[in-house]
Amino acid sequence: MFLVGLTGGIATGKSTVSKILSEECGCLILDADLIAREVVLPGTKAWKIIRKQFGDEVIHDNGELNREKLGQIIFADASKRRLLNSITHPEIYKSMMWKILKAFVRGRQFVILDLPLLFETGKLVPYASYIVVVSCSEEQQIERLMKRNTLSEKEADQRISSQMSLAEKRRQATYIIDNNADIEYTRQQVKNLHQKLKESYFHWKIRILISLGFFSVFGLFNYILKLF
Ligand SMILES: CC(C)(COP(=O)(O)OP(=O)(O)OC[C@H]1O[C@@H](n2cnc3c(N)ncnc32)[C@H](O)[C@@H]1O)[C@@H](O)C(=O)NCCC(=O)NCCS
Ligand SMILES: Nc1ncnc2c1ncn2[C@@H]1O[C@H](COP(=O)(O)OP(=O)(O)OP(=O)(O)O)[C@@H](O)[C@H]1O
Repeated sequence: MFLVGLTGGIATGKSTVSKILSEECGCLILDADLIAREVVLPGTKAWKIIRKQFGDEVIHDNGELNREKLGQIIFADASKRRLLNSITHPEIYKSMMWKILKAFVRGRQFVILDLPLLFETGKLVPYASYIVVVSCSEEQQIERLMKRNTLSEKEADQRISSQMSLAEKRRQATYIIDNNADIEYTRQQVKNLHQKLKESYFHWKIRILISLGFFSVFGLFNYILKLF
């Protein structure tokens, strides 16, 4: 399958970009943040372990996870973050692999994986044919994060520092989207990206067909040799 990794830093604009790719370009997006919510629904395996390890203070009265509280805990303490990652990540990746398989069975060969921690976990990097990094300046990132999550500057800083630097992510990207300006400027870049993805997908398909052709001819040749 032609897998595209869509990543970036916290609040740099991945969801904004994936919304345009999905609604305006018709791409199939698998959103890791959404999956991360599904795997911790009340009663699930991850929910039970989180409750046991972090206590009832991270569970609301209705049984749902208190995401705000859990966020405060894990972004202030790297060992707690590793603990949460060790509980949730295997479930997230399992679910993502099933969704990729389901998309393949339904005939989709071109899927975009919206994965904030693509580089940090590293698991799917070898399978991504194309990696898109959504980027903005650190000032914009802090400002947008503080506003969206009503955080202090220190809290926003902690969350940004919990991830690989944006500069390093940009270095490993196939394509960078500059999300510093208005949404219209970002939209133009996303449309350009979509065009490039279609071209790369086409070239990828040709390479696959040539490889398949080569191995078929090679197999046939071997078979004929064995006959003599
Ligand atoms: C800590 C939680 C409860 C906070 O929930 P909240 O609704 O406030 O944030 P949300 O889930 O929408 O995440 C927002 C962003 O935070 C960043 N982020 C989330 N988890 C992590 C993490 N473990 N390490 C670094 N950054 C993270 C990502 O950039 C993500 O896009 C939640 O993020 C969580 O369960 N995280 C662990 C699972 C995970 O790693 N998710 C990221 C997708 S793989
Ligand atoms: N070009 C832009 N101009 C102004 N605001 C923007 C722009 N792009 C995104 N935002 C705003 O910045 C915030 C973060 O954007 P978004 O949610 O798309 O980022 P994200 O990378 O998906 O975040 P996270 O990884 O933390 O979930 C949102 O409130 C969004 O509305």
